[in-house]
Amino acid sequence: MISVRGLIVEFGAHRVMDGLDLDVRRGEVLGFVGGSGQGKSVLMRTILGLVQKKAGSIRLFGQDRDALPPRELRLLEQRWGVLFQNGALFSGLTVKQNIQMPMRENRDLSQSFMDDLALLKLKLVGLPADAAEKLPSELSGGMIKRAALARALALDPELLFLDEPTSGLDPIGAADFDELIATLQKTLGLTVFMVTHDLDSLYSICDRVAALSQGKVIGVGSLQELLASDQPWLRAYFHGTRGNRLIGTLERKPDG
Ligand SMILES: Nc1ncnc2c1ncn2[C@@H]1O[C@H](COP(=O)(O)OP(=O)(O)OP(=O)(O)O)[C@@H](O)[C@H]1O
Repeated sequence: MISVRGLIVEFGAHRVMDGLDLDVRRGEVLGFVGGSGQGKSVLMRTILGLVQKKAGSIRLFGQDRDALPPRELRLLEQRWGVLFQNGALFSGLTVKQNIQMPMRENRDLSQSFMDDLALLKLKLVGLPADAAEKLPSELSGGMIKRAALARALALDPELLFLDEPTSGLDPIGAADFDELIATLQKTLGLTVFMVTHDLDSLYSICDRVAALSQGKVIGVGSLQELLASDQPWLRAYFHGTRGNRLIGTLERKPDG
């Protein structure tokens, strides 16, 4: 679904991506980890075309995004949905209007059909129908994430980008959100690229994990494989107190 080769991204003299390679396979949930400021969000934004790259190639759905004319690129962009870190809802629009924004921009649908669709998307993410008429400022943090997810699903995407979906949620809210993503991924057959710091999310919903350090992917595989790696950065990242607790949990699982 995504294939990145030799990616270089710089901001002035600061090289953030330094020859990065990464593949995301159809139907998987790929967790993307890395230290703070290493460039996880930059990679996501570069894949989405929001940040310019200096060199390298990015293929999406088998197509080189540099080779696509603008019209085809626009069609391609409708095949993915994005949940930004803080939700990025339009503060002056209701939840319903936020969800309908991508439909309005990319489809020619009647208002009543879009109203039905918005309610369906709300239900899909576990929000009550009366959330439709609320402004983002009237929602809790967890509800904002769900509303933003409903908007990301507005055009029935095949690919979902999530930037730290559980950040700012309490542990129960985070676990519920993980479960929601896992359910949606299975029922809708989604491929998910998820930037996260949340070890619980990596453990509970990711099929594979890729780790970023110094502008490159330094490890990719199942969580168990990364936990067993001798690579110094991976050891430091996963074998802190919280990581060791996670390893304890994995070791207690009969199928390991
Ligand atoms: N528009 C920009 N202009 C200049 N520098 C930028 C820009 N966007 C990001 N950076 C820099 O790129 C680096 C990577 O930032 P990024 O937000 O991708 O990190 P991250 O790994 O997602 O961090 P965190 O886990 O803290 O969210 C940082 O040093 C940041 O300051």
